[in-house]
Amino acid sequence: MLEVRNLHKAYRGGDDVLHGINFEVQPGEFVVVLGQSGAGKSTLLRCLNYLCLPSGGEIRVNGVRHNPASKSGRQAQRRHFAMVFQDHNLLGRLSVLKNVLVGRMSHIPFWSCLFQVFSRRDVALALQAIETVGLAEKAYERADSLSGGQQQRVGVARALVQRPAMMLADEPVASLDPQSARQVLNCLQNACRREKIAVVCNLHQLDYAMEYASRVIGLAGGKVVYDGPPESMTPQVVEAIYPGVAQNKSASIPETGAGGALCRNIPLAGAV
Ligand SMILES: Nc1ncnc2c1ncn2[C@@H]1O[C@H](COP(=O)(O)OP(=O)(O)OP(=O)(O)O)[C@@H](O)[C@H]1O
Repeated sequence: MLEVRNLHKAYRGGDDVLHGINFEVQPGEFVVVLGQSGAGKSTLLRCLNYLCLPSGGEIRVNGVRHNPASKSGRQAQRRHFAMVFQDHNLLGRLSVLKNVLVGRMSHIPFWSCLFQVFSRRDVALALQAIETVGLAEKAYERADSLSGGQQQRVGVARALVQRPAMMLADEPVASLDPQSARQVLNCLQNACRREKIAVVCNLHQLDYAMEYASRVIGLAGGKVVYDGPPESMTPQVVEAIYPGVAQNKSASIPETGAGGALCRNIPLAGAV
């Protein structure tokens, strides 16, 4: 469904921060992108929906390449994707329901958004999405009265009502406690399993990747150094994704990460 071929990205004439990335994503896959800070994870995600314009290569969705250089091409590309941000980007003084309805904006006329007039169908879709993320009883409360984890689940509901083929989540649980983080990741996993939405999710937590990903893409220095199932990650793979971690325990894998377990339990195999 999504094909990324020889993707390059350089910012404002600088050096490439993505060096010829290749991968495909199929419906219902939960792909976690791992990598150290600066590896290029956010840039990769933002290139997929043309929030960042690729410097080279091509991205096809269902076999179609939309032209990133044209406004209509970028709009067409973005219709396939919904984004979940680290900081949720909710309108705090509006209700949960209205925040989720914002996700319908690309499907309804401008005046409808301006005057906050939504069809019964859109409201029903939004309420359904709110229920899906377990927040039915909060639908009419102000978004800023919710906890961080609940707000992030509203962000997932807002993405769901867009009826996307793919969801892009950029460190969606970075600021959440483990219980809230799992609730958010469960919502994303349910979207994959029940609705066959493909999720591409940047994470810093190796243990969450092991728990939730159907596939891991490891980035280092803007290159793919691993692409495969989480259970096939070896100590060498972890070392390739997080250079220096094997020698230096204070490197950027979180303390709760699965690196230790990997080093103990998993047989050796090569990284790509
Ligand atoms: N708007 C920008 N202009 C110039 N350089 C940028 C810009 N955004 C990112 N970069 C550079 O691109 C490289 C990759 O950054 P990116 O944010 O994609 O990495 P990341 O893996 O997502 O990091 P983190 O985990 O810290 O968010 C870094 O060297 C960064 O400084």
